[in-house]
Amino acid sequence: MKLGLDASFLSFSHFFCSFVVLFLFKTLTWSLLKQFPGENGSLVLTIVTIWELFSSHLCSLSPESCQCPSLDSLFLSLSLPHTPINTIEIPQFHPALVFLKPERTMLQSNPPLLQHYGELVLHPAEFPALVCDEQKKGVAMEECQLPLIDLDDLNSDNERERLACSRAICRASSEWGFFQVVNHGMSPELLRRMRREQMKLFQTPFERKTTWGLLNNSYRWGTPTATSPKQFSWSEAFHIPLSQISEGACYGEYNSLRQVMKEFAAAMSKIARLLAGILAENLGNQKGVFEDICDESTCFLRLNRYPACPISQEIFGLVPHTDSDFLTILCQDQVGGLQLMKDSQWVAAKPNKDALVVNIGDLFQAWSNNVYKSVEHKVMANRTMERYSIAYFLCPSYDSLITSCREPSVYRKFTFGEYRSQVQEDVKKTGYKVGLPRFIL
Ligand SMILES: C=C1C[C@]23C[C@@]1(O)CC[C@H]2[C@@]12CC[C@H](O)[C@@](C)(C(=O)O1)[C@H]2[C@@H]3C(=O)O
Ligand SMILES: O=C(O)CCC(=O)C(=O)O
Ligand SMILES: [Fe+2]
Repeated sequence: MKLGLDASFLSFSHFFCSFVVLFLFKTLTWSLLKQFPGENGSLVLTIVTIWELFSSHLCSLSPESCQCPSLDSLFLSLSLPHTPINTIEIPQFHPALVFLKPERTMLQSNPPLLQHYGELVLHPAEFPALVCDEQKKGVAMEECQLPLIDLDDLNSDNERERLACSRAICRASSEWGFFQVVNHGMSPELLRRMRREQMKLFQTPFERKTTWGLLNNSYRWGTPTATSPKQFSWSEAFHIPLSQISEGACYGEYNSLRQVMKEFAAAMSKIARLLAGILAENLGNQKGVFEDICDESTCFLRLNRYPACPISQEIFGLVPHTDSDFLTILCQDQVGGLQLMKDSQWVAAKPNKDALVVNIGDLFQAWSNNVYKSVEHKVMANRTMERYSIAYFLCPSYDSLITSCREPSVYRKFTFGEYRSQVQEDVKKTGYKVGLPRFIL
């Protein structure tokens, strides 16, 4: 019995002493570091490392009572500056940092995604069930080949082949909302030039990307409206209105980029209009029905970059969403990560180096009265590789009225401008896009 008493007494006194010492150490550390708010990385590093040794030693002594202090809160209370890259070794053994990559971690990068994400992790408005069950269980995500359509068949001398190709496009747009096209007419050289310019553009210093109003002030990074990790996109993008693409003023040293983007957008536009015409004709409309309401000035080119995410591959590169347009043509690299909802399951779209991905947008789903589907999709971050993609959005003018081509209509009439405003209002208020359900009759 005596032994039992000593043991519990010892562990209590261990805990009590360690708590007092830890408290005093943290207070001293915190007040000392407040004098050097993150500017003197080595001082931060020294103290943090001592802190780690100390707290992990205490944790080893009395793990059940271990209140390992969160290093994150220490960093964030220091509000480490959003200044040029400041790389420090994150001790591998800190329990609170188990989700950070063991080797070097970029606390400050271009863009400073980790800093922003760290704040969300510490102060989420809601604790997310970040990943669906399959990913939780570490089950490899099922990878699927999207329906593959050879656009050369549309030029066949054989009418049956042409018809079969059109039907395949319409069937995929109804059943998948996604498909991929080969022999699309986009030259590999143009694709290479576009990728080169895209990579050069994103290498622009973060400060310049956020303050110079580049490409009609179209730069976006992370998710400013996010209030929890599951609303956060580990990516950056230029969402460029094509109406500005020809004006040299907003390009300066990016002149070569302007030229390539003009050629690239023209090629994407041609493919988008060809497909939209086939889809419209299939519903008994004129092929050119979209020509009037979707001209060059109303469409967008979205350049996406997904930096490698050292934290986890369970983080969204781009959060689940549907596209707010008629049709999207996507040019992606071979890294992978794009997933789409199919039969209430997420499936990974296997990249195909010769193909462009096509997906139906919200406006085509409304216009077709739900015949074609605007399907939810997302991008999962990659732990080691950065990823690039370019999306061309076939959009109408903001005053275009979106009406159903069939009666009774599922949705009320709305203009594209009204739709965009509603999406932005919902994202601002709730952190999520609602989209078409807002317009159901
Ligand atoms: C087609 C688009 C819809 C979207 C902007 C984008 O060009 C590509 C990403 C989409 C997304 C996903 C997360 C958010 O819901 C959203 C508001 C955003 O910022 O990017 C939507 C955009 C949207 O629907 O406006
Ligand atoms: O990068 C991708 O694969 C998808 C991008 C996307 O969904 C978008 O830009 O709307
Ligand atoms: Fe999208």
